[in-house]
Amino acid sequence: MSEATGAMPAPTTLLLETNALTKHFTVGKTIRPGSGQTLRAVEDISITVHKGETLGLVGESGSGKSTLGRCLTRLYDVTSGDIIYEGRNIARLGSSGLKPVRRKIQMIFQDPSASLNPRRRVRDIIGEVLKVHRLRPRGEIEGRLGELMDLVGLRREYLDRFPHEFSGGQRQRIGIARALAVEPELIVADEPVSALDVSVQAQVVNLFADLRERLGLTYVFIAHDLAVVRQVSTRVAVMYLGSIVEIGDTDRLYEKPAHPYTKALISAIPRPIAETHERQRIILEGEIPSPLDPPAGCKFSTRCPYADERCRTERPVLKPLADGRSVACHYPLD
Ligand SMILES: Nc1ncnc2c1ncn2[C@@H]1O[C@H](COP(=O)(O)OP(=O)(O)OP(=O)(O)O)[C@@H](O)[C@H]1O
Repeated sequence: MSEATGAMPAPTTLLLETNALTKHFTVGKTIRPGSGQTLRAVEDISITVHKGETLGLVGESGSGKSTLGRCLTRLYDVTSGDIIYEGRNIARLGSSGLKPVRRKIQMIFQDPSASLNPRRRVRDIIGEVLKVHRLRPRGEIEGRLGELMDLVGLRREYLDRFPHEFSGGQRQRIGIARALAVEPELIVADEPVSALDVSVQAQVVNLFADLRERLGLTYVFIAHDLAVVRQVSTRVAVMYLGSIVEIGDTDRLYEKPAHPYTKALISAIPRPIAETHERQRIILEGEIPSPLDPPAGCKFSTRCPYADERCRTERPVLKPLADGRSVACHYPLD
């Protein structure tokens, strides 16, 4: 059992749910109306996120993880479908309706530097958030800034430093402190440790786990590194070409993947030599097809070693297995 998930009871209170969530981009020639092509970045996604859990989102580059994350936080407008947050559909809210939601759902990015103004001290970067949202009376702002630095494991005197005076890991901690400043309930973290050295990655992953327990946070944690996702997630959703192909309890999914794509991803995780002999590997051949022209049946059928005629013509939907996982495959693995 993973270190980060071991002590947590199974979360059961629904926080967020999507129904047939879809996001298309129009690309190509858009000057003439109707001349662009439809890129199906996220298609027909129905998932649940429960209070206190970390839902890991994995998949190869281009599978739609970031687009899904940006739809959940409503940084993107959605093409169709629903996002139910605490019982309310936020999928089509305009900017004024979204204001309170934006505070409750925060996003953390791979590169915090892009959003940290290099000419401002940390005190001003985070203090501005507190002032804009009027979260604390003026007299309490200094104390709150100190609390936030304590929470993310940075010394209070660093409040007077500029972003360039920090290491990559410290900058990510500042990004986390700024997200925490608005007291969010849900954090969508998009590749938050991918740009960091491995040793620093472990520290920031532990910080995420620690904050979840201390503040009762819920995460959607996007990463391409399956080992990191296993360490941090209570459940995992596997994406392929804009669709969820498998979702379920982390340990079960890693130990007994039901979708051939999940199995291929897991069998590619580097392991000690002694273990690799015991594992039956699926080597993925070929590139992910274009989301401009996805395969007609199962989207994975062009790369799946088990695909037959049915897979090439009939798209499988996510169906629950007896052990609580769901898989979109006509022939789930035993
Ligand atoms: N703003 C956009 N306009 C047009 N196409 C986009 C846009 N953003 C993403 N896409 C396309 O949508 C698909 C999904 O991209 P997305 O970035 O969500 O995948 P990802 O799994 O997060 O990949 P990565 O790990 O490389 O970020 C890709 O084909 C991508 O080229």
